[in-house]
Amino acid sequence: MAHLCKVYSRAFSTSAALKTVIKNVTVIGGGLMGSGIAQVAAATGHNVTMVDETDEILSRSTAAIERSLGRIAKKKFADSEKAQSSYVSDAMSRIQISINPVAAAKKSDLVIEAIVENLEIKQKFFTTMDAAAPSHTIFASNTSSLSIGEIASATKRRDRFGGLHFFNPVPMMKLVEVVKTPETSTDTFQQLVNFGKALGKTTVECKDTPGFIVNRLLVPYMMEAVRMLERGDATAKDIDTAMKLGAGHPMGPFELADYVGLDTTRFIINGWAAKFPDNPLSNPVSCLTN
Ligand SMILES: CCCCCCCCCCCCCC(=O)CC(=O)SCCNC(=O)CCNC(=O)[C@H](O)C(C)(C)COP(=O)(O)OP(=O)(O)OC[C@H]1O[C@@H](n2cnc3c(N)ncnc32)[C@H](O)[C@@H]1OP(=O)(O)O
Ligand SMILES: NC(=O)C1=CN([C@@H]2O[C@H](COP(=O)(O)OP(=O)(O)OC[C@H]3O[C@@H](n4cnc5c(N)ncnc54)[C@H](O)[C@@H]3O)[C@@H](O)[C@H]2O)C=CC1
Repeated sequence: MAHLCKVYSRAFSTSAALKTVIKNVTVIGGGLMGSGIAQVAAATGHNVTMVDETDEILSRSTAAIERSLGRIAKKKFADSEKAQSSYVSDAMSRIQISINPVAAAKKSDLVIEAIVENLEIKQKFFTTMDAAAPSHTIFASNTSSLSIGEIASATKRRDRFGGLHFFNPVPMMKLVEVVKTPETSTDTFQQLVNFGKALGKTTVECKDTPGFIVNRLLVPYMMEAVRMLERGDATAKDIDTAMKLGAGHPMGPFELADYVGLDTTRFIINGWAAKFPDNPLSNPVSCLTN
């Protein structure tokens, strides 16, 4: 496993290392992850355009961002309602919404995709964006389980393409996995690392392998939980309780799967089962495949 991923927690000692040329960010997909990424990017001073398919979805996304910022502001500025209000309004002022990804791409230094976990849909999307975005624009996918290289293969900017894998909920989880393919340029990779740090995240570096670091370990664990349930070894509730109290996890596997979204969960499992049919770790589990 060691050869698959090199893990660095890069501690940049010089302020220069934290400077990033990424200022204007387009986040495609205002769902669970995209809204969180947009929020954290805006709260850390970036100009953000959040794109989704309808104004109704974007209205829900914006409301979710505002609620989340309010929860954070209450803790950050417990003694000052004025400071709380300024924190929220300042971040919100940096988020534009749009249903036009092409127009958004034209003014972006970075486009982060967080749409449905489907390779063909992501590839089709990036092919369109590749034709519209300026040549300097970096593309990144927040995919959980797909190959960054396969997504990037739909574009002509494979050197300016990487993975930025955030964790749910983005405002709370400190990690971002920065993924490079063999074709990701060193400058692109460094800019993605700098961007992750500019968002206040701890970055780890990983090669473009299935599940990167966390999901490569998390998915088999969670699938084993389903097999345990299907064998009748224990109830879902007790499995969750056991992993919280016995392993110190904040959520058990079933609670977490629900939190992630059973749609995304199913996309991941089915994708890996189809791609790696002989790997016992990705064998489908009956309750999620039929
Ligand atoms: C088993 C079924 C089949 C499985 C098969 C295979 C599965 C494949 C799936 C693979 C997963 C793919 C997903 C992925 O790519 C990678 C991931 O993201 S994995 C998920 C990683 N995340 C976690 O593990 C989350 C674990 N949970 C937690 O860390 C906490 O529970 C959480 C932070 C979510 C909530 O904190 P908690 O203390 O538990 O409770 P509260 O809700 O009261 O929150 C406390 C406090 O924290 C602040 N806060 C919480 N959420 C937010 C938010 N969204 N925004 C802002 N602030 C938030 C807040 O201050 C809360 O206090 P309040 O007083 O309530 O405001
Ligand atoms: N849910 C989770 O815990 C995590 C998910 N991810 C990954 O992030 C991506 C998004 O996942 P979620 O946010 O959970 O999904 P989601 O379903 O909550 O959000 C996806 C959003 O993308 C929008 N969308 C779909 N196609 C689009 C298009 N062509 N143009 C614009 N918007 C489009 C949808 O309307 C929806 O609002 C997936 O690749 C997933 O694997 C990564 C880490 C954690």
